[in-house]
Amino acid sequence: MSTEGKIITCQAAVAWEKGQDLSIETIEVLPPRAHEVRVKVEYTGVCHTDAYTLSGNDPEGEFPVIFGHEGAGIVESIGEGVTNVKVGDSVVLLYTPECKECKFCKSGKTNLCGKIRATQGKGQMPDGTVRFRCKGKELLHYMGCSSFSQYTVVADISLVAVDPSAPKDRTCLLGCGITTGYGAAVNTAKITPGDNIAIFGAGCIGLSVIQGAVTKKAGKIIVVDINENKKKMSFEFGATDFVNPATLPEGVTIVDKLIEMTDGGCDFTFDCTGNVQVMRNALEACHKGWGESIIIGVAAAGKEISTRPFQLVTGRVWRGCAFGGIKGRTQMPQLVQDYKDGKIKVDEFITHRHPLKDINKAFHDMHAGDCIRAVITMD
Ligand SMILES: NC(=O)C1=CN([C@@H]2O[C@H](COP(=O)(O)OP(=O)(O)OC[C@H]3O[C@@H](n4cnc5c(N)ncnc54)[C@H](OP(=O)(O)O)[C@@H]3O)[C@@H](O)[C@H]2O)C=CC1
Ligand SMILES: N[C@@H](CCC(=O)N[C@@H](CSC=O)C(=O)NCC(=O)O)C(=O)O
Ligand SMILES: [Zn+2]
Ligand SMILES: [Zn+2]
Repeated sequence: MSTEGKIITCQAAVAWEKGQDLSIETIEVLPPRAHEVRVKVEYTGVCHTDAYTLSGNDPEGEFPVIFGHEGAGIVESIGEGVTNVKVGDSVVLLYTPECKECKFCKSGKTNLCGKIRATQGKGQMPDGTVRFRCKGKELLHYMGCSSFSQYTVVADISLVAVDPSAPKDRTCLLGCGITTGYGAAVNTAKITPGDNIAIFGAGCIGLSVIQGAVTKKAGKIIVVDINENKKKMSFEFGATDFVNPATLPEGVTIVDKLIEMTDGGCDFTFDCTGNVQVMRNALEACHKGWGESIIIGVAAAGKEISTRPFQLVTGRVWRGCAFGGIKGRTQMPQLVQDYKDGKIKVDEFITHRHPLKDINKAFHDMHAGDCIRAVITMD
């Protein structure tokens, strides 16, 4: 029987309060309104940004809310005026939407789309309302996706149809982590052959930067991580060197070490930790005159970056990117094809799997130091 136009009752992981485990609840998902799409979520990844907002460190974090933004599934129904997807399409959710018509989208300078950013940041649909209800309360949306629900409603600019033959338990990870790091290397930094790079933090994001760097035939690909468990995987992804700053001789800083290893500094460095002191080191390890440091990590509310302005006067560049600078609706289908063609690794990132009822284990895995990505099966 068709569910189109009806309220769907399903299971979701609800975050009632900051710092608390998620709670598996029976929720109601309202039908999509104009320019909205209701999606049956089949798989979702769990990203560190979900944990960051759950922790209460996100200035935009509001509760109760349904987290999750690495989702893949099937279109269940569409609202009036939706033309970019149809019922039954296989889709990847996009926390960085692409309307193709706002100032940002038309600038040719950024992947950030301005069309629904204000309501997305408040956990609302573009009309300022929500589509989730539980125990008589309204639940907020998250990053325009809320993939920790078996059904979700998103704006039509917040999803993209992809090849249905691509396994959704893998394509979900292209919805954030893998695309973010890979895009930062190939799209934001635009690494060229022989460039020496350093990647701080070898989680899903850092390992994805390695992938991009290998694709672009970088020279030295140096991973800096305080977790020795990340060494083996870093080399498997193509790193040429691994440095644990905690094991450097007394008096030798990580900046000294990287400058020595690269004959004056790196062409590009990437912060994939969200730690502001690491961000400073990443900038200062760049080559004088041209080295660029890309901030990818998300820092907690109240944290600020600093360095001597002289670092920039002498030619180092500090920049950052969201979702690897990738325009989701335009570029995601090709990334899925690249995965299918074996040009982008995805399977190798999946270290843990859980059913929805055990989603809190994925958050605990994340803090145990041996998890790259946990994938949640939603049914
Ligand atoms: N800009 C964007 O679009 C996006 C940003 N992010 C952000 O990117 C960051 C990384 O995400 P993810 O890869 O999933 O995170 P992970 O926690 O999996 O990876 C971070 C890695 O950095 C290591 N690390 C922690 N502190 C240091 C340090 N001082 N020096 C060197 N290494 C360190 C961690 O070690 P250990 O295992 O011991 O903790 C871990 O191996 C997060 O802040 C996340 O919110 C994520 C997606 C998109
Ligand atoms: N809400 C936070 C900022 C969180 C943040 O920086 N999000 C990234 C994506 S992280 C994905 O896992 C992002 O896309 N930022 C761009 C944006 O427009 O949100 C805060 O207020 O600090
Ligand atoms: Zn993410
Ligand atoms: Zn736009």
